[in-house]
Amino acid sequence: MANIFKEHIASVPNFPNKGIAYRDVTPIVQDGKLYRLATHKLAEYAKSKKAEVIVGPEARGFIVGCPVATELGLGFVPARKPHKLPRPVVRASYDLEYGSNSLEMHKDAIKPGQRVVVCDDLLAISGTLRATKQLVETLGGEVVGAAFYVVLPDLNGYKKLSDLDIFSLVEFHGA
Ligand SMILES: O=P(O)(O)OC[C@H]1O[C@H](OP(=O)(O)OP(=O)(O)O)[C@H](O)[C@@H]1O
Ligand SMILES: Nc1ncnc2[nH]cnc12
Repeated sequence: MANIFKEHIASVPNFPNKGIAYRDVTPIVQDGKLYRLATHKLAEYAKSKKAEVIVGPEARGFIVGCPVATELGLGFVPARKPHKLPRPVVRASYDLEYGSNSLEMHKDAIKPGQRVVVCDDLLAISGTLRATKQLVETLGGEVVGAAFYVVLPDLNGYKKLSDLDIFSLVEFHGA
């Protein structure tokens, strides 16, 4: 069956590096009805997991996660690239398909025992999600699920997440 979300993802070969097939979700968010539908589906998932807070990694995780949080009336916690947050932070480093980076979260951003759903545009090798999960757990929260527009299953990001529950609108197979 045709997937309206998949039809609105632009695949760009060799971006940002040779050999990477970049899956660009901006055509989804440029379309008001589709952005709302995507948000609604991720919000339904987060509600089913009894999320108490939504966490999104900078930058595309903000685009995806903030409207999910507002739809559910939940708070949103940003996991930011280094040196952007002004108060005491926890930090975790990770590798990407095309480089490496770190994420930080304010130390008071998550309350002990809080149920967190992580929202982002795409899951590839899962370094970003694992670093985000590590930050949440360091602060005493529990990641009860993660929701994406796109998952790339062949990069095996899933396998590094043990039994974390993953939701996505679209899968792309191949490189
Ligand atoms: O599963 P992974 O292999 O970790 O890859 C997925 C991550 O890569 C992209 O972010 P990127 O770090 O490129 O930053 P951006 O959101 O600022 O574009 C994407 O938005 C995810 O956060
Ligand atoms: N193939 C890909 N397309 C878009 N964003 C990504 N982040 C990591 N891998 C990616």
